[in-house]
Amino acid sequence: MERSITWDDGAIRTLDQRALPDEHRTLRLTTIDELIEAIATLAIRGAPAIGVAGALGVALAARLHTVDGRLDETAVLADAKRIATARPTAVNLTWAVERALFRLPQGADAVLDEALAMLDGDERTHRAASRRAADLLRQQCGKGPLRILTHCNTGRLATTAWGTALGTIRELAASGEVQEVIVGETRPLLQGARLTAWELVEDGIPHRLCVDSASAWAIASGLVDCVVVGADRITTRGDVANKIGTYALAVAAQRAGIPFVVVAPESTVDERLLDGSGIMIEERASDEVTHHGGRRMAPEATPVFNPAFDVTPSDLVTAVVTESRILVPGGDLADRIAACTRVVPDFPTAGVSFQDLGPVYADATLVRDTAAAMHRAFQGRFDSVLALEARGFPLGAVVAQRAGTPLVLARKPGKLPGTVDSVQYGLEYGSDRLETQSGALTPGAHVLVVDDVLATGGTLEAAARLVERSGARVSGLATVLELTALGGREKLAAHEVFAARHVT
Ligand SMILES: CSC[C@@H](O)[C@@H](O)C(=O)COP(=O)(O)O
Repeated sequence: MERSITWDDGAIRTLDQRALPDEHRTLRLTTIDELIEAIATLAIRGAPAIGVAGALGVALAARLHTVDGRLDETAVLADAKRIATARPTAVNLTWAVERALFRLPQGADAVLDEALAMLDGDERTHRAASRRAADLLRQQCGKGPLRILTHCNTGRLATTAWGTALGTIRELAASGEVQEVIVGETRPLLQGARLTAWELVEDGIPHRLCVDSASAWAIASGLVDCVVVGADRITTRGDVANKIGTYALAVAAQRAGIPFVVVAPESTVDERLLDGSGIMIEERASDEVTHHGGRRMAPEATPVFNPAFDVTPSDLVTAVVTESRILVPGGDLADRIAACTRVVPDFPTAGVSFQDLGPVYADATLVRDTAAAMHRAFQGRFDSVLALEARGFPLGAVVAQRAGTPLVLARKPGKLPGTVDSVQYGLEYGSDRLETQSGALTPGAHVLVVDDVLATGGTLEAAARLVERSGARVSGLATVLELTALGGREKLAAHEVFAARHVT
């Protein structure tokens, strides 16, 4: 598919989205100021597209600031900061700029390679998300052809190629499963009317355009089977920032009992935010509202409220679909862990059913979500993480990274150099020890202990003693799995215990 953004021998070449549908104007951006102007005025727009453009912008800056083979990193960083803040709401822009900057120490060519890799991967990413979303819609809405309502522009213009919500519509249309697309015009800049309608015409997909205020009525009147939109930023619990008007569509969809599905790349998920209250909503100039076709429509003295985006809370979102997962807000983490746990009979000894968490650790998203749940359960109440050997290590590291706290490793005997603090604990046959390096746990610290499984509670109880022996306090004990029949929780009654899944 033809790309809306390319790298053209030292310049960023892009379709000027401000001129469509009347005029196919191409811009060749050769300076950072030109790029920032293009992003700020929506010549380049749509979260994934501004991300790719931002990365190419860092490559351009690196090139411009390389003289006689010497790269001026400070100047590139200053340009990168300006690019990243050209629009505040879509997290893809900062994500892409940071990803490109990561290669800066290797020189301008390395930064360009990274940006081009993002550009190359863009279509593949959106096609993968679209396939998943199309399957989900078939499952949710029954056999098509479907009547789909969408908002703003989420197509090849907004993503460099293919699209997210519009990519999903393309995917369904390719197999004759779209009866009609209803497109909200998307005031004030008319991305729906000018851009989505243009892409739908280009692809020959049946559609009708309506004013934004007719969308909810179309849903209420039974003209719509599902609402599918893109996103500019998605929080870890599934709150969704998208073009202003999206929230109202979600309310209408819930009232009508139809699915409200968000399609976006993983780069739109902001790992740092749990809920949408922390998302900065861009407010745009008042003349976008007061003027129409260059003519003033409102009195001079009338002030304006012109947010470019809104936030739809996760409880109105049926699913967020990315290239690698379907996030069902409020969906049960325990069920996902259960689906990834292999039960191995008679291991390690006859009569024991071993809960093998290997596939849980193999699923990066599940590790992240489990760590997030552990973090949430004790948020603001710990300042250190103690991870227990061996399967507590990877999870503890993710929890510590999320919370921004130090990580201390509790090891089996004989692994740590220097003096150690050590506790002994009983096993079914014999005993074992847990050790930390002396001083690794600071007296007075509030420690969250992380391990994989709570069975009899012996290991966690020992870990808690290790914490207390070093003068620190136990904030809580967190595990992936709790085998409730083994009564470990009773042994740990003095502590708060969190387990992401319980097995009886
Ligand atoms: C795949 S594009 C997703 C979003 O960026 C899109 O829905 C949107 O809200 C774009 O807003 P815009 O102001 O046109 O950049």
